[in-house]
Amino acid sequence: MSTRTRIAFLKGHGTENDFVIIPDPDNALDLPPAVVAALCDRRAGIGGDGLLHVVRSAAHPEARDMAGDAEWFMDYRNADGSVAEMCGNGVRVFARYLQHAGHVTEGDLAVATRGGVKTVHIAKAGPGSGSAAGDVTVGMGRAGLPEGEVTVGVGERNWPARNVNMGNPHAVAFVADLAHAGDLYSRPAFGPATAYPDGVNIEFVVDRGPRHVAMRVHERGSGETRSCGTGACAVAVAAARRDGADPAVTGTPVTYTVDVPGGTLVITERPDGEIEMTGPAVIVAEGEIRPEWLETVAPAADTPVENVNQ
Ligand SMILES: N[C@@H](CCC[C@H](N)C(=O)O)C(=O)O
Repeated sequence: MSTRTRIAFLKGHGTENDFVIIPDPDNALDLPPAVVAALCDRRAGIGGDGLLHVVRSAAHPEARDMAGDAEWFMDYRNADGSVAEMCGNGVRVFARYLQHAGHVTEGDLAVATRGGVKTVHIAKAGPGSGSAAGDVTVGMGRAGLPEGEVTVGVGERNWPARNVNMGNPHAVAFVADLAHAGDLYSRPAFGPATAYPDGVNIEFVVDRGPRHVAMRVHERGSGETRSCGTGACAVAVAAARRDGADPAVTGTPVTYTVDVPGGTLVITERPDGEIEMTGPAVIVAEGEIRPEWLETVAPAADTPVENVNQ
């Protein structure tokens, strides 16, 4: 019989970028990469593009210095167990979880991430709210646009790409047809090899209309996903520059609608460079992880875990 107790989890998604959510306010759980990967496994685990470990900032060594600005830290992991700096859809779902658990109400809050403190607004839901019920807006910070030529390739095809940093690395390629990106479960080639020493998320983009694009993405550490919030921001900035629009020059905000396979995100870049992303965030289910199953993934002696309360 296992000595472990049960661990609470929830499942949520934002434009079908889906996450296992593990509430752990006191940072009492050990979540090594093998456990994260097992939880995110779609056949043998719960299934998800990533995992949102919900911890009080004061209780996490990577977030303690942000605790004065943001009570909660999004300790984000990719599906393969690797750590990432930021997850745009994840922040919206993280905020929705905090609301669901009664830690916050609709309105403004701050969330600590490895990419810094992000401001979040949970819109009032329901008729007459003036916005789609349940939408969440995140202040994503500014885009970095590193100099230098980058290319991405799938099979025989190669495209020039824009290097955009949204706290995490992106390569954005404009293509004639999203089908040309092929099977994005495996990572497309990129060059030069030195452009992304820590790996990269790669977006393929087509035009849909004025300031309206559609994208597919290969996410570092997760494969093809049905949406990527930081990716949609990178795409909006790359599209704006390609279209000759720079809010810092014109003094006018620029908004792009970005269709992803799992829905639509709206991205606005302001004259000061700050980027806002708006989209849905949904909690789908909640339950408990069976200790007997966890034991098969990571024996208790190696990775002691304790129960948590939401
Ligand atoms: N899906 C996320 C991005 C998650 C992190 C990414 N895979 C990385 O490794 O940088 C989003 O919505 O931004």
